[in-house]
Amino acid sequence: MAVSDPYLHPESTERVFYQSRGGFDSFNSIGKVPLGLKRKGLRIVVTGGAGFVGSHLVDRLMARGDSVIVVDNFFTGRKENVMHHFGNPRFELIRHDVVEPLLLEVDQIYHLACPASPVHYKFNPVKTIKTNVVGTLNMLGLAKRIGARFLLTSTSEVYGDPLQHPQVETYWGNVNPIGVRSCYDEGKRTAETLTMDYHRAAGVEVRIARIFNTYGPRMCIDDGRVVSNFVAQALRKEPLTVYGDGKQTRSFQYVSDLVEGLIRLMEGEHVGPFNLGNPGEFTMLELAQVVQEQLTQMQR
Ligand SMILES: O=c1ccn([C@@H]2O[C@H](COP(=O)(O)OP(=O)(O)O[C@H]3OC[C@@H](O)[C@H](O)[C@H]3O)[C@@H](O)[C@H]2O)c(=O)[nH]1
Repeated sequence: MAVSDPYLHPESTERVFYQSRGGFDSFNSIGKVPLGLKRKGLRIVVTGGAGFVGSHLVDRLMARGDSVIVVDNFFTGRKENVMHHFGNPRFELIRHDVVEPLLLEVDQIYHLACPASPVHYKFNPVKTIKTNVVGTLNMLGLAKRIGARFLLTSTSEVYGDPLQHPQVETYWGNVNPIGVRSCYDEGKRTAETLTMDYHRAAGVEVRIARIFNTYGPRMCIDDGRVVSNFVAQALRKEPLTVYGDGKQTRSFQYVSDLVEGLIRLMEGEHVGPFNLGNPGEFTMLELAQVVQEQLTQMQR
């Protein structure tokens, strides 16, 4: 990915001297402030920002000096994930469900809001597809209205039950439109369609990330995805629940790598879709073995 990335390095300077914004803070006692010496923070909304991935993204954006508005309905997100930013004037938290419209003034929109674990998104499938379709429509409408750049977090599940390995972005997938996962797979596929249509028809600046299985701190213990399930079961000394024959494969990425990928994608020129994951694949049996071995080593 060709990435121009001034924002990942807050200390980097753009040499624009004595540029007046005409505002209250443009002057000091000896004249104009050299604004170009300091990177100007962006205003960013993160939908789903109190969730597992969202809250790590928020941490990175806050750390580089941006002003962040988190929008979350707390279905799977938790206040505890972002409460360390409470009291910071650059941070705001709004309890809001993206299926309802929202008006905000921001420069960038990271749209993460949607339950991502199969256990959670199958809990209320109609709500899941509504979140992906109506929620994405609302946030794209906002991006168009205010001229913000919009990043959609899509999923590796748009490839369905893939007939190609590994899946490249040009592969169109093999998706069942009426299966129990369709609320999520087809919801995200429609969200991608909407994103590209707003880009082509309305000129909205968009980015699409297809996220593969991700793990790390702040995953709920009851998340239901395989890494947290196996770790929780091993800690409780319970048998690991390997589904099927365990020969199905997945790749697993650490959450900080994903967050770095999301920020680079947002700041770069590549519209996407762009796969974000780990190229190394494991079978679930191999994963179960790795988890057991690690736990045994730690307990020695
Ligand atoms: O306890 C378990 C849980 C899961 N599994 C298996 O492990 C594999 C991975 O399942 P997970 O539930 O972790 O999730 P998936 O990889 O299917 O999808 C996940 O990764 C891609 C993301 O975009 C999706 O949002 C996310 O749900 C599946 O084959 C599943 O059957 C087990 O063997 N045991």
